[in-house]
Amino acid sequence: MNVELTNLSIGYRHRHSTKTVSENICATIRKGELTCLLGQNGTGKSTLLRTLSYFLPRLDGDIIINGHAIDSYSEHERARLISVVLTEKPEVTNMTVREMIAMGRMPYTGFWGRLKNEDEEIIDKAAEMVGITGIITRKVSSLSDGERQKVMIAKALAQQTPIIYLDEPTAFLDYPSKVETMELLQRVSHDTEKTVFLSTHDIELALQMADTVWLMNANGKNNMHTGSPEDLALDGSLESFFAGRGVCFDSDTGIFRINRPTTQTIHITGMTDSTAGKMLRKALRRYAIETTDRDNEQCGITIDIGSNYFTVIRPNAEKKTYFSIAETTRAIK
Ligand SMILES: Nc1ncnc2c1ncn2[C@@H]1O[C@H](COP(=O)(O)OP(=O)(O)OP(=O)(O)O)[C@@H](O)[C@H]1O
Repeated sequence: MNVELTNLSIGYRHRHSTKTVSENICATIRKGELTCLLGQNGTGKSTLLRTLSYFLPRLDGDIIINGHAIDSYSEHERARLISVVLTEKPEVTNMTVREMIAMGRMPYTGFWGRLKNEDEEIIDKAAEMVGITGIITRKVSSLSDGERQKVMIAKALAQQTPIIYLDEPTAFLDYPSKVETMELLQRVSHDTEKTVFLSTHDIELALQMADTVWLMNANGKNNMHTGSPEDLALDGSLESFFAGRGVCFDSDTGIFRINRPTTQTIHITGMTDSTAGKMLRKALRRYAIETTDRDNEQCGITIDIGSNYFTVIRPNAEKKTYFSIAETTRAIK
């Protein structure tokens, strides 16, 4: 199911004042896609997810689900449409993992409803998909942050809704688990046509896994840029995303890197495009040293890159050959 946001304004209404976090958001979260929402701390990602989940009233505009305004669905209907995984620790922690996942079946069984065999199977399948079968009898209160996060994802899967919203689902996870979780959510969206929308600070992972990326900038008004990661790279949106914050997007490598003013440029020759050449360039950037393969007299130093060596050539000095990047950079920096 597509979710369309039309002139959506989000924020907080207090008794005497209103804090607008973002205005005029116009975008569509598409079914069958993994959409990742990126933005600096405090830009309003959680506020948007809470608004989409109907936990927080919107300030203005509309949220249209499958062609119908979100308000036109009853609470019961919404529970069968949308599942939400938030970052807060669940309050009911005396439960076992299985009982927590079973809560995902509540829209079908009711709070005190008995689980049918079919529900039990769905719960087992959800636990298996997330890889937590081994901890299913443990108390949720005894779990690590990462384990608990996986349980909450399993609960959302057990809810079997066409739309899943997740607020920073990869936050507490180790790197392989982050990748696994993203792969799982991508698979869920692609294989079952679900609409999966999540916020994350794992930008590089999102750029590799997401079908569509939403970049939420800090200025509040018309501050959402959306598109495929590659389109956002091409139109300069990714580059300007961190502008002025010491990080820049390298469109050649497709990764973000720390942006420091270059202190020195070194001439490189030989196997400059080999993996060794790329790794050497990466290491030198750590010391704000850039490289060029054009012969430039101002460079002074040349490094000749071989298959397993690096030869440093300085004017009026003896050539020196090193056999590791660490030795080479130590000799240069
Ligand atoms: N209950 C509230 N009342 C007023 N302002 C709030 C409330 N909750 C959050 N805010 C403010 O709304 C803005 C957006 O907050 P939000 O938590 O949505 O950002 P975020 O992008 O999710 O940040 P982070 O990456 O740090 O999780 C922030 O300025 C925050 O201080």
